[in-house]
Amino acid sequence: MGFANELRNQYAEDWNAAVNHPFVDQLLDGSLSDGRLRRYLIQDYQFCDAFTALLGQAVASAPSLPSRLVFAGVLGGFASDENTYFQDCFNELGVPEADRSAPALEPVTQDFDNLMRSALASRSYPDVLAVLLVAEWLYGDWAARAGDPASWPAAPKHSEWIRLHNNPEYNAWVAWLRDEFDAVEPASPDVRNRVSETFREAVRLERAFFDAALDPSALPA
Ligand SMILES: Cc1ncc(CN)c(N)n1
Repeated sequence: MGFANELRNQYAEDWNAAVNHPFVDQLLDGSLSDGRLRRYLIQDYQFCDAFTALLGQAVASAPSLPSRLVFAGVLGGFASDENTYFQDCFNELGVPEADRSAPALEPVTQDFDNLMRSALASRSYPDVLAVLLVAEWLYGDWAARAGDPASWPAAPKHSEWIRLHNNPEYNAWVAWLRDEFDAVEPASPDVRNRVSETFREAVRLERAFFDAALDPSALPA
């Protein structure tokens, strides 16, 4: 078994709780309220800011041109398709400019931002990959639950978020990330433990991010 699968199995409890989270259930069946979706997307847009910077670090830290080009291609898609989804939803949900560019960050968004910026500052390719891999693979896993596109929710604000994480190109990117992560498995036990800890924290935060989006104390459902 490769390093990626080993770590996913090790942190299966948080992984499976995130993939099967009630937030995902509601997104997949189209019952997610606009209030909850709005709250989630405002925070996730800030996640995407640090995530985009981390992809840039991956371009810089990758060991070869072929790998750099993969990250560069994903960066391009992120800047177009994914950003368009956010802007369309923000327009539909009436999100003001201040909440698009500089909202108050929830604690979990701040923690995720810190994790990504610390991986970025480390310039360590395995650490950068660990965060990218968790974020993309876990999203691919929940989106795979959507099954046949004919059964996806009707509203684009729901179905597009599924499509962005469930399509052949996205699946190939996740598989590539997994192989790349396996290929740079650290030989040194200390580095291996550090990368494993980065992976564990990313999985924990993915689960907490969905928890925060459903936190009943924040919004009427
Ligand atoms: C919190 C989170 N994790 C992962 C993804 C997928 N890029 C995302 N948009 N948001």
